[in-house]
Amino acid sequence: MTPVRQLGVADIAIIASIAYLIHLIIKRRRATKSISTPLKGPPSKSRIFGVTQDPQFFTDSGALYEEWGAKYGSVYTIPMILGRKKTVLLDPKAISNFYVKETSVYVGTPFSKKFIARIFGKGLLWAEGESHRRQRKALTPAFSNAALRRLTAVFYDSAYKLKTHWDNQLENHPDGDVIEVQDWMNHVALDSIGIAGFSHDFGSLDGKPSSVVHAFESLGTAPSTTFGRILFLLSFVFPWLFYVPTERTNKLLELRKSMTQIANEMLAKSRRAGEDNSIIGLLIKAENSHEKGEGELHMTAEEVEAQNVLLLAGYETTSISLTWALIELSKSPAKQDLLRKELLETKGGQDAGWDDLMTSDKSPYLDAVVHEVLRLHPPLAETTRVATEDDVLPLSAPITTKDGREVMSLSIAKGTTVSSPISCMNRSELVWGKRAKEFIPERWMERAPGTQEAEAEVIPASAKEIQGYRHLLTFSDGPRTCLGKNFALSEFKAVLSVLIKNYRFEFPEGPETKIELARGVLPRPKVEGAVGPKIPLRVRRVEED
Ligand code: HEM
Repeated sequence: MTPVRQLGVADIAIIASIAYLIHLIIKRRRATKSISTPLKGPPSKSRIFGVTQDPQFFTDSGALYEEWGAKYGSVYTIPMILGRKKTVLLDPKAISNFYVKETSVYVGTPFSKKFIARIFGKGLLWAEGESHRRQRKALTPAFSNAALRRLTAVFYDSAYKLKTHWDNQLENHPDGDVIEVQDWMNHVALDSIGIAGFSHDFGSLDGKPSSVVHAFESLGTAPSTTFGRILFLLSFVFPWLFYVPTERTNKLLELRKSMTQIANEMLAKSRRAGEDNSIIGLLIKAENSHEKGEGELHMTAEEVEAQNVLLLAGYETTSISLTWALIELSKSPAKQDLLRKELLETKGGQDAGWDDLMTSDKSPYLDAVVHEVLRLHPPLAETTRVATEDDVLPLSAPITTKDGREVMSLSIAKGTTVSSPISCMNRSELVWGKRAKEFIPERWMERAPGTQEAEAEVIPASAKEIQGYRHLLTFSDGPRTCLGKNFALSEFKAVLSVLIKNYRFEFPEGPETKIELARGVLPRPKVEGAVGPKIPLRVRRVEED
């Protein structure tokens, strides 16, 4: 017999986990069997991993969810790791009711809670219920229109800093030069959130090395071992396995260390300087509100420090979206030209102010391109939650249960994992029509670009059933809907318009260049086969034409 001594701590942890799991499964099955609506769904591919072993599950789950939807209906169940199940909602009414009940009935999974608490701390993204409501209320003024209007200049400053660097590089290259654009979008997004949110200039556009960027980037290139992958999957069931050191968790901890260090420095500076209106200023105000008798908004020092998660929220998502915009526009040169024409003709090519950026009237094609990118490439692919109590979700259309009954509502037992598959709903042909997978900004416009004629591609009635900002789930919905949506939209539009007015973008190997997803904190695009999340584009100055 192999002596126990030869097993590593991690092996013992896994064995113990499996035994504990069997106990839990039996307990859960007994508790929940009778309450949940029995649902159809794909068979398990593996007793241990369920459907999660399919590599597509972690790269393009949206397409898989859509395929299963076509086979099993608008609500189904999928087998996950170690016999766990997940209920997937493709029904618009069920989805909007699910989001409305976020932070009360539906809360973060034990895995995501552990992950967020360990990497970022117990801030807004971690909180539920009353604590979430209180933290969100304290932060909301930082995202008001009045506050954001002042920030437009920050976004333009970042975009023009980038322009100075690119102009220098391109000075002796009339035919343009190849530039790795994803890195630059990271720099723009990081410096912008640093200044706008925390009154801190990371200086990454000026080449200042940042431990935060380094930590984020190294996550995107970390080769994960089989052991690491298995542990990662198991930690969905046994969140405490997240504490077993692997290459990836070590890198995540490095990220936490750098973020905490920077956030603490910023906080200390801000506490010394007194009140300011940036996010960090409001946090400090909330921290001190007890003393002023405004206890309702009070945040503990731990909560204040945990809001460094805003760095992640404001940095990763926006830089990924800007990168996707450059990819889509390089794949469709005619659409890139249309956008440039509109931007150069609007107000004589002047940069738009906040009010013009926030409407679709002034630059309808810019607005359309931005929303089409957000539709096709939502940085967060799904919302997964656990029901804290038995619940009933109404459905837009009846479904046939596993036992052949037709039902108009869905019973969810306490403890059930439920998912709203954002990328699937945003790209589903059933929802968005036959050309759902194509990049067609025109679908967002009433008139065909540059004409008075009605646009042929329109948003179908099936998409209009989706509640949420512009029928997209990209910013989620309900009490947890993205607090930084308008921050993100104005930054996205301001930066993209400066780039497109000044440069032409194309893939060195042509518009058919294949793009795949690299694993980072969030999935990032990369040229197929490239090491790390790299998007090298040929960039040419517009004035060279
Ligand atoms: C294209 C850019 C962005 C997208 C697609 C996006 C998307 C999302 C999504 C889907 C959520 C819900 C997450 C969840 O429930 O687990 C969220 C939450 C959040 N986002 Fe964004 N986001 C973007 C940019 C930003 C920016 C720039 C900021 C801040 C400067 C920000 C701040 C937040 C915050 C604070 C939350 C937490 C809200 C809560 O829990 O109540 N986001 N975002």
